[in-house]
Amino acid sequence: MRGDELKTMSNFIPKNVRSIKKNLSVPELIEIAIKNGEGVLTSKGSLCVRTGKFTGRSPNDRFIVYDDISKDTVDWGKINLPLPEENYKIIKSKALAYMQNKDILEFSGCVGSDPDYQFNVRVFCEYAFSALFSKFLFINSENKITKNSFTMFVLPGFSVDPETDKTNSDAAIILNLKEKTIIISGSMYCGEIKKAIFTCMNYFLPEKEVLPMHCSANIGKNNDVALFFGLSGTGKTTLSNDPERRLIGDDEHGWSENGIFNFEGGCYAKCINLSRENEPIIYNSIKFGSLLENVILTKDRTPDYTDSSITENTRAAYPMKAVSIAHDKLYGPHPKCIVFLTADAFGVMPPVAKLSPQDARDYFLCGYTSKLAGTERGIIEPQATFSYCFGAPFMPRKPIEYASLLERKIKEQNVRIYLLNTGWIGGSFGIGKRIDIKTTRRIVKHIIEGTIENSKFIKDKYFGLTIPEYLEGIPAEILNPINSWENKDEYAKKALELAKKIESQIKKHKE
Ligand SMILES: Nc1ncnc2c1ncn2[C@@H]1O[C@H](COP(=O)(O)OP(=O)(O)O)[C@@H](O)[C@H]1O
Ligand SMILES: C=C(OP(=O)(O)O)C(=O)O
Repeated sequence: MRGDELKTMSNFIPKNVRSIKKNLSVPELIEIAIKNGEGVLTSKGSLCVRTGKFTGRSPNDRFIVYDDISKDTVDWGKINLPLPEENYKIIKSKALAYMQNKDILEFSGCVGSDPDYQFNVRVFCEYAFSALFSKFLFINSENKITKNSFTMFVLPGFSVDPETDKTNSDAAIILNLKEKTIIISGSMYCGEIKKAIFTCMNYFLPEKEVLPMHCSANIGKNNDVALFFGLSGTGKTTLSNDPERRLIGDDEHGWSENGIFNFEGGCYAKCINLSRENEPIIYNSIKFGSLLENVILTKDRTPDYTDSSITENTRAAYPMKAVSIAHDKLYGPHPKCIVFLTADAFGVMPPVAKLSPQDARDYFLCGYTSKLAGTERGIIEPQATFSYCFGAPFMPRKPIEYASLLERKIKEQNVRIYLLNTGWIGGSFGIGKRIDIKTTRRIVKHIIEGTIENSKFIKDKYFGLTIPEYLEGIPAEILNPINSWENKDEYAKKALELAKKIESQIKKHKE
């Protein structure tokens, strides 16, 4: 490393703190968390914490400090609020001052399992549970500090001042792309930690021709990789945890010329209504030493996953090694099939459709789906949204950049692509019902095994989608959604309205 780079990095080492304890073990971190009153131990030996008023991501409090290049490349929509460098500098000095005389827990590891596209991560935490989360979600291999290092300060107790700091509240999640530094102030929600680093990866990787993806990935016996793209709550974790396949990762991946690779080293699963019967793999992954967030415990400290009294967005964080079906590597070859998960709150989309590479690019650009309750603050019921790349809040570049990379890779690797509706059927939210997981899983099996290709396909009249006429084990009336609506005129009206919106979204991003 060059001397001047080292100098820049050393500016980021917090000074005058009382102590920095680095890379403590899981029991050590849990012991500190309990001693400091951050959480309690469950009957199974997991640490259970409450995160106060921040039980989900806070999109209005996310800021990006741009560098010279990002000024042109970043999509400055509402979701990427620009923060001038002057304000950032003041906030950073206040954050460093806040850490004075505190005992800080450091996690040092990396993100990205492909050594060619790996970044080091150093996380300085005020709370032991944030360090535990970082230990589970990032990769535990310590490398030298290089230019490719992100430094993050997780300081939930530090408040910014909306008036002088030009933030929207006393919480702020600030990503400085130039310094590769992240400051999390005000929020205890662990999801901010992983999604902040994800956003940085999504900024830096496309210039290396690597497509960053908000998707889960699993691999079959024949080394066939399947990817599931989707916004939070649409089924990435649920559907990739398939007992017949091995899990590579459940949320964030890259696609390079070498194949696909997980960014993370663990999972952050939703656990509302989690049961051993319905989701045994996720259920059994939560064991001694895992981290539970906002889960209610019974008197004997057993998790009650049915209780949403704090939030719908209850979570469990655990390392990949806790997952019985984990693949032995965090990477795999180029995918054979890709599934775009959409949770259609209007109930007009077919449960499954086949997409050409061009259709895939277009649907990726429009990202029609729903925000489901909990993950974002303020969302209490499904809300239809257009989230390009099925993860707009985390994709700082212009959407067309990601979409063109995807289209190119799909064509090069001859990948099969499908749109899968894990949302409502037979009517919109409130009238129809969410398609049941068993049916969705059966459709996924047809996709992965390729049996869907034996079906006769028809073009639907409203979206121009290519849908199968028959799939073994799936009730025929749900495959073409109009058949499951009682009021056909109402269906036609709603479907046409949505088709128009989709078209205009695609056009907007192509311009
Ligand atoms: N048909 C369905 N397909 C997938 N998930 C479903 C379906 N119906 C209900 N769900 C529920 O929706 C949630 C999906 O969450 P999850 O898999 O964690 O999403 P993600 O990983 O994309 O954030 C789970 O709680 C799951 O039980
Ligand atoms: C943690 C999040 O999402 P996911 O459910 O996709 O993990 C998030 O969006 O904050």
